[in-house]
Amino acid sequence: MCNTDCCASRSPIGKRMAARRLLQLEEEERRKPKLVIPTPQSLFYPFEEVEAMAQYVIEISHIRPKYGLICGSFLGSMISLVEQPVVIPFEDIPNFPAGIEPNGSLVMGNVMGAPIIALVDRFQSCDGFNQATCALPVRVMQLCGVKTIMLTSAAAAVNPRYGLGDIMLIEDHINIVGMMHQTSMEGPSDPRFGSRFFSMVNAYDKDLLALGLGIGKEIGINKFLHRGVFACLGGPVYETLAEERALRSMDVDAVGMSLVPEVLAAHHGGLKIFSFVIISMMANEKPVEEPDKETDSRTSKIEEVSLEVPPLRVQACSDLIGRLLYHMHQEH
Ligand SMILES: O=P(O)(O)O[C@@H]1C[C@H](O)[C@@H](CO)O1
Ligand SMILES: Nc1nc2[nH]cnc2c(=O)[nH]1
Repeated sequence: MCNTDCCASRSPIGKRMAARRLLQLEEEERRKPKLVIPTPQSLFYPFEEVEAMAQYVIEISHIRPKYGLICGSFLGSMISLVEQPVVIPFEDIPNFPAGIEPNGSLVMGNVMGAPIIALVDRFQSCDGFNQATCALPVRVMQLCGVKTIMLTSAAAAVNPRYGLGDIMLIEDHINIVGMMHQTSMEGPSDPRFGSRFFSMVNAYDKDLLALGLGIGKEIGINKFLHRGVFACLGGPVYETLAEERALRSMDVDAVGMSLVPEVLAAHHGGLKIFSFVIISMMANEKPVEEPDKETDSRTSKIEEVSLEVPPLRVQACSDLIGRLLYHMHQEH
């Protein structure tokens, strides 16, 4: 025995009514609240939100930056390169993560005529941020119109020929965090940011790398300026000695806990990338106190090391970035 819906659908009017009923049912289904279980991975920033952030910083500063700069630990003083800075606290930017550490600012201005947007306190996974948040400032830079980004960080040397305060221009990286599928590309793909699948070969711009090496010679820092491979770990723990040996066998020269999520977003967005790290410790430094106090001793070691990054090397980083910006801007 068939039901009324079935019989009714034999006549043309009945068929139309059945089709309408079907549409109604679909619409009701669509309107039902979906069960969403928020996880750290489900947090991402839609294009419109990032666009609103970019529009806000442009409106406030009256600057359309073409260059982006992210200053790593020990390198915050590079921000003083920015002339007539407009400082925009994170908390003023609509929907920007704020009220938590780092409670920093975006700084807009010019460096030798080059319009720039800069950041000192980056979001890092070792401070508990998800990868999309780590990459957010880069996305904002992209939508502000930035075409070239300079990313810097403190790192530990894996290459035994490196010393404290040495500077390593990054020519390639090993994204160890990414290998575990922790990626700043998480969430649905939005082609307005870039395509879903993209190559990371040649992410670090070869011409800018060559320019950086040339400037290094010019300013007399070539003895402690290297080019090498950077590996990104999730942190906040430092490497075991076995992990350090593994990194060395993978031809890693320096290791850190940041920068790569940002590089992914920058390359995804078609930005040219220049990047370097300053060596703030040796990755195979052994704990100096009793083994069960290893974490504490490593922490205090890093504080000791922070005093050992010689101010002249920090100044060299500033000179390098200043001249790089000058050359890049002259050429365009
Ligand atoms: O990106 P920065 O230089 O702030 O990163 C530093 C170095 C390590 O990645 C992390 C912990 O020391 O912060
Ligand atoms: N992974 C890692 N990152 C660092 N950043 C600064 N020092 C270190 C280190 O020893 N290990």
